Amino acid sequence: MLTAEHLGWGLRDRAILQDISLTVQAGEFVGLIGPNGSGKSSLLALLAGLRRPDHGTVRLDGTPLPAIPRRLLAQRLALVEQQAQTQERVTVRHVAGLGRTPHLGAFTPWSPQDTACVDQALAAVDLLDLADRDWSGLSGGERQRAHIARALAQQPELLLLDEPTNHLDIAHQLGLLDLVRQQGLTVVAALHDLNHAALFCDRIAVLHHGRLDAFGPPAEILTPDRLRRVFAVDAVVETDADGLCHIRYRVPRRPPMLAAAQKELARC
Ligand SMILES: Nc1ncnc2c1ncn2[C@@H]1O[C@H](COP(=O)(O)OP(=O)(O)OP(=O)(O)O)[C@@H](O)[C@H]1O
Repeated sequence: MLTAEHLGWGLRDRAILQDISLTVQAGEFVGLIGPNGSGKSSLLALLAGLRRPDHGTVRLDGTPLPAIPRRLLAQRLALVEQQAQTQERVTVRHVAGLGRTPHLGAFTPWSPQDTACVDQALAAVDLLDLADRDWSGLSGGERQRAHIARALAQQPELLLLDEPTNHLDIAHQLGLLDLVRQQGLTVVAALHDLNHAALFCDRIAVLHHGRLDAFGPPAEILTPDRLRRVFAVDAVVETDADGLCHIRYRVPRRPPMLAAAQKELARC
């Protein structure tokens, strides 16, 4: 179980996250949604222990993150960042193999079990055929899948994903979210596609201007009112026979300021 208690974080005199409290139950898939700049990546960094909050505490099964030794934390928690980078001159298999690092040590060297684990992770993200290819030759989507494979090879209990599908084609987007859900892990994923959040998440947390606007099941969270207030879009939300929400967006009306600016631009 992952708990955030009254988290606050900022830069210089600017508050970026304020008073965020939420609990993610073991095995739950939580979607983190919010407009650009609302604080999703910053919150994931605090939840992963990459950044220390200025206020509040993050706990994993009741223990504050700073009290958990780094190696143990790395065995339990994997983060896939939005623009995860990797050295260029390595193979895809090598990248996925990095996920085994927290499990290796002087008395636990690399074993056939580690190789099997990496192969399984590569197969899960449909990259086994490219396993021996150079990282530098991969497409954006293939690189993203390789980073997910690294996180799966890590065999964490808790998986934190920052926009895991943004470079993927639609089949791989749906496949990846389904795969992650099938693992039975505790997952917190920042997602921009609200229909994907509705389809795959048990609960959705909405960030707005660095604050937690709402946290609950998709059907409660994804209301036309909230979509208008938080995301500034008009949409129709339908719930199907399985209780799943489907959002249909309306073509936006131009805000008056933008319309005036565009007129000015055309005149120049
Ligand atoms: N290291 C940093 N230096 C300066 N500003 C930062 C830094 N990290 C985050 N911010 C600012 O904090 C705010 C929240 O950023 P964050 O990346 O967490 O938002 P986000 O919701 O993930 O955005 P997006 O949807 O665009 O990825 C933004 O205004 C961003 O510019």
